[in-house]
Amino acid sequence: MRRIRRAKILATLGPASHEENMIEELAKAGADVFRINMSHASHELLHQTVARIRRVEERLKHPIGILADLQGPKLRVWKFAEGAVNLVAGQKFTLDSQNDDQGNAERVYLPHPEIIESVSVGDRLLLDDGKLQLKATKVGGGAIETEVIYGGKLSDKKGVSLPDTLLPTGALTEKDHADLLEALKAEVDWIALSFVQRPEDIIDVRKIVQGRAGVMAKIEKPQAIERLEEIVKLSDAIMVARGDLGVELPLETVPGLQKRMIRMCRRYGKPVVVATQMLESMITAPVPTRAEVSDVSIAVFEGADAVMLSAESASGQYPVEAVATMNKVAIAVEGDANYRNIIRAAQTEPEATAADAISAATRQVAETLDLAAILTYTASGSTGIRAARERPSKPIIALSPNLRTIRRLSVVWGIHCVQTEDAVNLEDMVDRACVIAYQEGFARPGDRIAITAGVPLGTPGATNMLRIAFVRQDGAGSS
Ligand SMILES: Nc1ncnc2c1ncn2[C@@H]1O[C@H](COP(=O)(O)OP(=O)(O)O)[C@@H](O)[C@H]1O
Ligand SMILES: C=C(OP(=O)(O)O)C(=O)O
Ligand SMILES: [K+]
Ligand SMILES: [Mg+2]
Repeated sequence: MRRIRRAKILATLGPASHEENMIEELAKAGADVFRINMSHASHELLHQTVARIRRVEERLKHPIGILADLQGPKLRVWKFAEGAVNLVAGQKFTLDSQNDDQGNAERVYLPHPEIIESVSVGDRLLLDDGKLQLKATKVGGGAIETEVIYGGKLSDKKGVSLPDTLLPTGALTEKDHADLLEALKAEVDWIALSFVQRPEDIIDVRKIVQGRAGVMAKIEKPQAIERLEEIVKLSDAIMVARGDLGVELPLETVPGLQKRMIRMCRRYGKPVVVATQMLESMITAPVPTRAEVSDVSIAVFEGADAVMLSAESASGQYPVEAVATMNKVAIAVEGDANYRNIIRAAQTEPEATAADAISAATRQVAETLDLAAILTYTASGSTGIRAARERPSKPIIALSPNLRTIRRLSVVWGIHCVQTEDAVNLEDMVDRACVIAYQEGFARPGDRIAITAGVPLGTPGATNMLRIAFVRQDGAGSS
């Protein structure tokens, strides 16, 4: 399966999509990575979903990334007897940490007794990414009584943000720790860490993960923005988590922050995902609004590695249509006459390492000589990411013997991954690259390709070679 799109698509799985046939439909429609939201998925569902995705991957013969998104210290209401209630402006509503009965239109269980005493009368409570707003009118006895300022539908386990309240929270909750170990056991490719506040949060998680998955920092707190550069450097990838970010900070600052994060990530060669409400209206409609199409387009024009669907694919009525829409929009932007200029203008100087310099040179050689593709041998994935950082107009094929590397790279802009054994010598390396470019439909006989590698092969991050090769009649190569 070959995609022409360069920006990647992440789709969250949930009740609307976690059956195997739907996972397959979503992958065929364009989903490159699936997100399992640990705020909602049990350990049993996690393992079941991972197994389903792996079977789909096997059938489609195309690597698929899996991201387990840890809940983090996010407050959520518990469940309602009817699954949801409708709150009306002016009514009273109580959040109660002592009574775990299912909720109704007067009250709901809030399973966070430790935070109740931090709330003061007058503090705002924002529910479901700020769609509903309550004001605390009385605090005590393990409960917060509120008045509804902006009402609406409130369903099971929706998030509660307290922008006026200073909360005593750590980075990894007990639940996160257990979920993290389980996700590593399930061999997911990426772990997303919610509500990162400090660089230490990433360091702590890395100690547990020990390279078994990539660590993606979700930027959704003002404290993380303050130390953004350190966090970017320590993480394997970043998510612009606009849902909570837009609750924690004034909404109108989010677009500027998105731009800043994308630029910084590109500079440091870290994949960056733009998330939340990208096609929100498609939860209930088969077509998006013009504003949503524009939002997805902006992220693609900005050079984001990936765009993400949340409720649209997890619990909406049109998951496949939502993925297909993102696919179409990204392809249209990438074909736009202005796209290359815009992407090129945001290019930053490569760092002063041989690997970065060779990646930059490879893009230039490939474009100047109109080569068919850039092939990079990559062990850890870092050479693949470097090639992508250059945002070349020519296809990038990453070759790795390591299935984990291949799956992890599915989140990275423009990378088509193929598993292959390490070449035994230079000639074999050239041949192998040409055969793969030919077989995967990227090059025809007579075409030329660029090959980069770290010689001797198998040394991570040591790219030191650029080669140009001819694809022969039989698909093999000659240099
Ligand atoms: N594994 C799951 N089980 C049940 N519901 C889920 C699951 N994953 C997602 N959902 C539903 O899809 C909605 C949107 O997904 P997502 O954006 O991941 O969650 P949230 O906005 O709650 O963080 C959730 O609010 C929830 O209703
Ligand atoms: C992606 C986000 O996190 P979650 O959906 O887990 O709240 C977000 O807040 O934008
Ligand atoms: K989450
Ligand atoms: Mg969030």
